[in-house]
Amino acid sequence: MRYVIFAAAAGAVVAAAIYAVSFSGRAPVSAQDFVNLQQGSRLQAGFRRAHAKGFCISGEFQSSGALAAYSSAQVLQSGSYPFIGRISIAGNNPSAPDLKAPVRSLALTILPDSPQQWRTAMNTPPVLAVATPEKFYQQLLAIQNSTVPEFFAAHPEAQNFINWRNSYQPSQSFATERYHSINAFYLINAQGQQQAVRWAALPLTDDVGQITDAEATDALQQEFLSRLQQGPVRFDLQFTLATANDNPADATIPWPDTNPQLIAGTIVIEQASLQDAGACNAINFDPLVLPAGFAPSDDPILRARAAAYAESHRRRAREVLMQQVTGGANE
Ligand code: HEM
Repeated sequence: MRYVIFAAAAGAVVAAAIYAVSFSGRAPVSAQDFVNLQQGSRLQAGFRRAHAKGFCISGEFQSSGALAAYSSAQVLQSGSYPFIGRISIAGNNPSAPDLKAPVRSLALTILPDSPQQWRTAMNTPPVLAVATPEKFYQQLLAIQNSTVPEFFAAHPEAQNFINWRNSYQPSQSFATERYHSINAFYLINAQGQQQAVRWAALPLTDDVGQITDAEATDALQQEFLSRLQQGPVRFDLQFTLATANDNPADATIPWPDTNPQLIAGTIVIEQASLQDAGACNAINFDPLVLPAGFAPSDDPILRARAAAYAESHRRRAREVLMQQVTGGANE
């Protein structure tokens, strides 16, 4: 497995050290706690501890400039910007069957070679079941212990997530899903004004796709790769603006459809490659790697994510390095 340790990872490790001790709430949970739980008892050396199965994509983000008045970020000024991305499914198993995954994901780093780069990792649900890292940890425990109904019964704030889950119909293609930032962020313009936002990638194709072998572990990956041979796959990147009624720190509550919505541009996916040979594998899609013109909201889940991703990245980078140095002899 080829691997490059990105300089940005060092910053993320610092973030892990800072945020692991600063979670708010009753029982603090560290990045190590999260990653220990997520990796489970069967270690998959060299792989992400969550969203272990995926593949790399690349292409360009064609920015409309519609958000330029809200943010000084280069990616939101009109123009075309390259990206490296990753499409994945949730879970810690790098060979899990695509069609059984409860969550599908799209991660991007736009302008990857620039200090103006923007990283985002988006999932299919539009909201979370719970609003704090501690409760998220308890939810992961409930999933592992098969006690999710009891967990949801004790957490009425999960109702919006449950409603989404009950109405969600998984599609036949990664190209026809909607992927959400879930957590909110701020855009900041040249005058220093802030606007809370969420965003979502919305599919631009009517072609629902066809799974040729539903038993295949890689059914969705195969569908996407053959679709890409016919031409690029496109998504609109839609930003929803918060109003005074919305709480950017609480990812359990959907924002009304009546909020202003602007299309920031189009994500044009042009190429894909297997992850162990692809440029995305070494990237930690930390949601707090933000360019000037973006800032995190006060949502505590965001800090927990940054810390946990850094810990997962640290572990997998070390494992890959050890495999290279020792040929796996010390693993
Ligand atoms: C406290 C809550 C969360 C924790 C602890 C967590 C943990 C993790 C970890 C450890 C990884 C692997 C990182 C790596 O090794 O590169 C990961 C990947 C990922 N997470 Fe989360 N996550 C959380 C919430 C979320 C949310 C809310 C979203 C969606 C908005 C999300 C989307 C993703 C995606 C898309 C990836 C894969 C990125 C890639 O392709 O590399 N996660 N998560």
